[in-house]
Amino acid sequence: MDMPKTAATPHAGLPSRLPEGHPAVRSGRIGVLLVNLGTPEGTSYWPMRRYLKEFLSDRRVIEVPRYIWWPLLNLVILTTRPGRSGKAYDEVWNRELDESPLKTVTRSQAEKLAAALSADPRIEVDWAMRYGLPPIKEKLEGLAAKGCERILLFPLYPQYAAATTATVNDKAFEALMTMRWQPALRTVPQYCDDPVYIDALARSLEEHLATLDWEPDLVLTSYHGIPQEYLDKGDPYHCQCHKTTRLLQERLGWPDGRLKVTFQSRFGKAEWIKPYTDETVKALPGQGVRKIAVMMPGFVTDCLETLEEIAGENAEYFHEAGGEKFTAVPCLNDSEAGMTVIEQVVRRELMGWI
Ligand SMILES: C=CC1=C(C)c2cc3[nH]c(cc4nc(cc5[nH]c(cc1n2)c(C)c5CCC(=O)O)C(CCC(=O)O)=C4C)c(C)c3C=C
Ligand SMILES: [Fe+2]
Ligand SMILES: [Fe+2]
Repeated sequence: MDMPKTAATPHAGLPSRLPEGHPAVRSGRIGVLLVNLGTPEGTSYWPMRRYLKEFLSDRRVIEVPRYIWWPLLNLVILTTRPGRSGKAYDEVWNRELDESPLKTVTRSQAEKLAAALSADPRIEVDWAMRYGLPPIKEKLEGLAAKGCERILLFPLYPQYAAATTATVNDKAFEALMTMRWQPALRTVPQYCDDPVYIDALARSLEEHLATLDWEPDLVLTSYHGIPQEYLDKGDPYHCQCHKTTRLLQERLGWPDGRLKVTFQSRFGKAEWIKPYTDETVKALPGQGVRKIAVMMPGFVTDCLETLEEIAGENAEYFHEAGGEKFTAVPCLNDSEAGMTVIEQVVRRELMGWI
């Protein structure tokens, strides 16, 4: 490859048409960065504390004024919660790789996406976590160092919430603030009503139900909650969760009332969006609903909140209240259907770039 002999300084004497391979020619390389919530590095006190401290210090997650929150977090929550949450993580921990299931599956999603897009040599895929490791900044710098001038940032949340999607975007743009030569950054929006996503949910539910020798009286679609105050301030998350379930019901062709929206994983004493999953699960047997399935469409990846809280804790609540049959539907994870959703969303958002 012939390199020009001129260019002693970056823009001195460049010919008007640069030869292919010249460093100043656009590489045309494109990075895709999948970002999931995060995860502790271990289940013992200190790794749990480090993780929770980073997570719960995020102003997008906790909007309580700092002069109230700081002492509460540091003097109360971070002394008690690391132990309690560590025990819960212990129940779902991937012992083979010594990491949380969320990390294992997110990595696999990135690897499978890279394989699916490998026909285009311009595309580079990687993954990061909003809290804990690997950090977004390191991965953005890594993609830029590989020559990616354009990066698609994919916060792995089908429904937008300021506490999830926006905080991933904030962190990425914060990393760009330190770069002299920034890549162009495009962010993936919510895809709560994407037909490919709705179809994948419907198929995963139908396939899971087909493995049972019983039929549920009711299917709960349980989404992670947010404080009621955030909805009142205009967060669209609650509405988007309802939209996903409505479209899922239409796609399944089920009668009204066979799917129900609930919200799980409350944190703290304030009111969160209702109805609460745990209270619903405890009340259903008393209302004559003895067989239920729970699916969690808002979680792209199985994690503590789906495996321990729903498949573990809530199954127990249901049986204790007199329920007979309980099943938790696995998240889409890195299944074929799950990967089709991720790939389709990425291809659509890359339009104009590839
Ligand atoms: C899927 C969307 C999620 C929303 C919305 C969300 C809001 C939210 N979460 C907390 C507090 C905690 N969440 C925790 C775990 C956790 N949360 C999500 C997703 C959403 N959170 C996931 C995928 C996970 C699991 C991570 C894993 O490694 O498996 C935790 C940590 C665990 C614990 O100690 O209970 C906390 C704390 C708030 C306050 C909030 C809305 C403001
Ligand atoms: Fe959460
Ligand atoms: Fe939880």
